[in-house]
Order: sequence, then structure tokens, then C-alpha cells
Amino acid sequence: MSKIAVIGGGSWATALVKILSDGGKTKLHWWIRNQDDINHIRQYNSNPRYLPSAKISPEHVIPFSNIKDAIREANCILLAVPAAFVLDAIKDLTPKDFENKFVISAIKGLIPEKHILVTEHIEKNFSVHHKRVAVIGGPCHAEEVAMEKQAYLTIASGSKRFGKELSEAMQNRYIKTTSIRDIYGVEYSAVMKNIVAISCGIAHGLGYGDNFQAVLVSNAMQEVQYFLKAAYHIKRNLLGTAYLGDMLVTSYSQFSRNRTFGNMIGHGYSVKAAQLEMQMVAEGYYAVKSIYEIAKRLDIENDLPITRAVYNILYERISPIVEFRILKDQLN
Ligand SMILES: NC(=O)C1=CN([C@@H]2O[C@H](COP(=O)(O)OP(=O)(O)OC[C@H]3O[C@@H](n4cnc5c(N)ncnc54)[C@H](OP(=O)(O)O)[C@@H]3O)[C@@H](O)[C@H]2O)C=CC1
Ligand SMILES: O=C(CO)COP(=O)(O)O
Repeated sequence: MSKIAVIGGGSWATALVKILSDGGKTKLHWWIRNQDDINHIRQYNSNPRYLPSAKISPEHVIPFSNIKDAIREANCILLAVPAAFVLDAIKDLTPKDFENKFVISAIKGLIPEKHILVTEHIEKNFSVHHKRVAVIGGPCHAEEVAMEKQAYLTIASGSKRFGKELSEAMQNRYIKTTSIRDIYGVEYSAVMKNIVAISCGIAHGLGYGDNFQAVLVSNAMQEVQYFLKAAYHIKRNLLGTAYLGDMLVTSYSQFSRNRTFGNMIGHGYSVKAAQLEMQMVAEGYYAVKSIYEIAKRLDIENDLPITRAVYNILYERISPIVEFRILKDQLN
């Protein structure tokens, strides 16, 4: 756990760099694709375009512009770019680069070109054993990390020992951690809550109230339960913070990109216009296509009315007003 290469220069990567360096147990090699950002971090100890108020400790963090240099001496690779960019970000890496290393995914999205989880992709294509893989889940917005507000993260890992070490490395005065085993379940659930947050944003944009949103979110939990049972059925507690907690924060928080994106769609923005306005990535936009594809493969698409409604609005260009009229009759 002593040296971690963090891949990605956005808000969550910046927050994770802050969390880990405030924990004091790790040295960080931070790969960012933009050289101007790296120069700024070296000079001013802050990331200029994402969470600029978070101080970056030069004692713990070395920025790199070359990904191979960043990971060479690290024993752990932490992926923190949006899922749509992960293949491009790691395109120069080979299975040899991953040899003897642990891999952590902080990504809450599926690989859009393949409709598979990020950890599945890493395990299959870079020959990384499941026991050397972990994901970081839980309700936690980067903006609140910058303000050092108390938050809780869940580490799901294939190995008890690795999970414990990563949990300890991520703890600090404002972060508490828990360690569980359900890697794929936490990942799928984190992906689905982004879709749900888009639906909550759409509902708000259309003028639906808090009463309706509470029904939407409780139905969404049933939808997650149904999907997980079909896609990856193991014993798990969906009331845990990595599942229900993350669904709640993303559905209700002012900081949620997915909710903000959905709100614009509900107000009549086109997908393109909403994406341009956001300047950050709403993972749920890509995720809904993948989850809908997987659901069709599993023959359960009719049992996921919220996912289907968001898919129809974003990809089939069906009016949100019409789609929500249909959806409201399917909720209970
Ligand atoms: N933000 C949050 O609070 C949380 C986010 N997450 C998850 O973390 C992941 C990352 O999201 P987040 O940090 O918020 O995203 P942001 O929108 O804040 O940042 C995206 C980052 O990706 C970079 N990028 C874009 N294209 C590429 C590429 N081809 N190769 C490498 N890097 C690229 C961007 O670089 P550039 O600026 O140069 O374009 C930017 O640094 C997502 O899966 C998200 O769901 C999870 C928990 C909390
Ligand atoms: O996953 C998150 C909080 O736990 C972040 O969600 P958003 O991408 O919607 O901001």
C-alpha cells in the first residue's frame, strides 16, 4: 500500500489524492493528462480546474505526465477517470505494467464500448487476479471532501488483507471506512444510482415534488435489488451505505452531477446542451445504455421501469413529460 499511482485529474481523483495524503500512510504518483495542470500543481499545490481549494501536499504527491512513469514504482494503481475515458487513459499499458500490482477502481460507470464493469475489464484484459482488485464506493462527493466534511467510504475487495490495508490508508480525520467483499455488487449499484439520480433530476425539472421523489427512490432500490439478483446474485445488505447511502446522496445532493444533468433534461435542455453546460461528466448518461443492454440480455428490461424511462428519454428522444406519465403508473 505504500505507493499508489492515481490515474485521472478530475474532481474525484483530486479528492482521493487529498484523502490519501491527509491519511499520511501513502506516497502518491499522480497521472494527469494536461501538462498545464501539472505545472500549476507543482507551483501552487492545487489543481486549477477541479477542486482548486483542496491543498495538494508536495511531501506526499508527485504529479506525472507520463502514465508509465507514474505507475512504474507504484504497487497499486487507482483508476479515477470517468468510465467513458478509461480505455483511452490506459491505452499504452500492457499486462506487464500491471504485474504484481493491486488495482483499485473509484469509477462509478461501465465501459461503454463493452457494457462491462471496469474491474471485469481489468481482470480479463490485464490478467489481474480478483484478489488483487478493489473498488471504492459509498456516498461521498468530492466537493465535501475539499471542505473536509465527515464522510464514509466502503472498500470492496477480493482479499480481506488488501481491503483492510486500503481501508486504513484511506482513513483520516474526516473519512471513515468499512471493508466488504462485494466488488461487482458495489460497482453495479454505484452505476445504477447514477441513473436513478438522473431520473430524480428529470422529475424535479418537470415539477414533481418531494413526495414523488421518495417513491421514485424507493422503487429504484427495488430495481437495483432486482437487477443484482439477475446479474450477480450473492448475499448482501442493500441497506448498507455503499448501496442505499450512495443512492440517497446522489439523488438528493446539490453537488450531484447526475441529478443536475437530469434536472436540465427535465427543464427541456437537449442532451448535448446539458452536457456542454455541465463541464463535468454525468456517468449515468453512458451507464443507462449499458445497463439497459445488460437487462435485455438477461431478459429483465421490463422489470426496470426507471432505467427504461431514462433510456427512452436520453437515447430514444421521447419527451420526458410523456415518459414520466407512463413511469408514474408503474411505480408503487
Ligand atoms: N466527483 C465526485 O464527487 C465523485 C465521482 N466519482 C466517480 O469518479 C469518476 C471520475 O469522475 P470525476 O472526477 O467526477 O470527473 P470530472 O468530470 O470531474 O473529471 C473528468 C476528468 O477526466 C479527464 N479526462 C477526460 N478525457 C480523458 C482521457 N481520454 N484520458 C484521461 N483523462 C481524461 C478530464 O481531463 P480534462 O479536464 O483535461 O478534460 C478530467 O480530469 C466517475 O466515474 C465518477 O462517477 C465517484 C465518487 C464521487
Ligand atoms: O458518486 C457520487 C457521490 O457518491 C457522485 O455522484 P455524481 O457523479 O452524480 O456527482
